[in-house]
Amino acid sequence: MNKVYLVGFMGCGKSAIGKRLSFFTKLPFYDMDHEIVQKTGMTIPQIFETYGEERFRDMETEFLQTFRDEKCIIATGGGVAMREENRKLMRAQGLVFFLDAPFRDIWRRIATDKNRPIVQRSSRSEIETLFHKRYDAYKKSAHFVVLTKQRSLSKVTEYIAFQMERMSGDSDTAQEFETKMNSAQK
Ligand SMILES: Nc1ncnc2c1ncn2[C@@H]1O[C@H](COP(=O)(O)OP(=O)(O)O)[C@@H](O)[C@H]1O
Ligand SMILES: O=C(O)C1=C[C@@H](OP(=O)(O)O)[C@@H](O)[C@H](O)C1
Ligand SMILES: [Mg+2]
Repeated sequence: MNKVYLVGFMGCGKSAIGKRLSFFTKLPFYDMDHEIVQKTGMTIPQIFETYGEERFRDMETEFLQTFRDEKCIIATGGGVAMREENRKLMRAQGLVFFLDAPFRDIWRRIATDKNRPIVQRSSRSEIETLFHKRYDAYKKSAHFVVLTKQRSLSKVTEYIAFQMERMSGDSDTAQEFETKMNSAQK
C-alpha cells in the first residue's frame, strides 16, 4: 500500500482533511488541484475557461498516471472519481476513502466559492442533481466510505488514520493484503 486518496463531492472536506491527515500521520500531502494549478500557472477557473473542462479532466488523469511513486496522501478534485480509468489507477496505487457528506453541508460550504467553476455556472438544484449523479462513482472508487455528517474535521481525520493503520503492516504478504482489502468495509 502506497498512496492514500481522498475522493468525494466538492466541499466534502478532501483538502481540509488531507492536510490534517498529513500532520497526523507525518506523510506528505498533495492536493491535485494545487498541483495542476502550479504546473499550468493558471487558476482552476482560468483552465476551464481557456482549455475547457475536458482538458482539465485529462490533466487529472495525467497526474494520476505520472505522479511520483511515494507513500503520501492525495486530495483529489471532486470530478476525479468519474472516469473508470482514474478509479482503476487510484485503487491500484493504494487506499481510497470516500468522504460521504450530506448535500446540505456541502452546499453551505461551496455556495459562495469563486474558485469552483462548476458552482459558478450552476444553480443549487443543478449542483444537487450532479451530487446524486456522481454518488455511485465515488462509492465504486472507494475501499472505505467515511460518513462525515456531524463529525468534526478532527474526528474524520482520526477515523481515516485508524483505518490506515489497520490496513498497513510492512510484513503483509500480497495475499494477506489482498484479503484485508477484500474485507474492508464498503
Ligand atoms: N467535517 C467537517 N466539519 C467542518 N467543516 C468541514 C468539514 N469538512 C469540510 N469542512 C470545511 O468545508 C470547507 C470545504 O472543504 P474542502 O476541504 O475545501 O473540500 P473539498 O476539497 O472536498 O472540496 C472547508 O472550509 C472545510 O474546512
Ligand atoms: O467536482 C468537480 O468537478 C471539481 C472539483 C474541484 O475540486 P474540489 O472537489 O476540491 O472542490 C476542482 O477540481 C474543480 O473545480 C472541479
Ligand atoms: Mg479540494
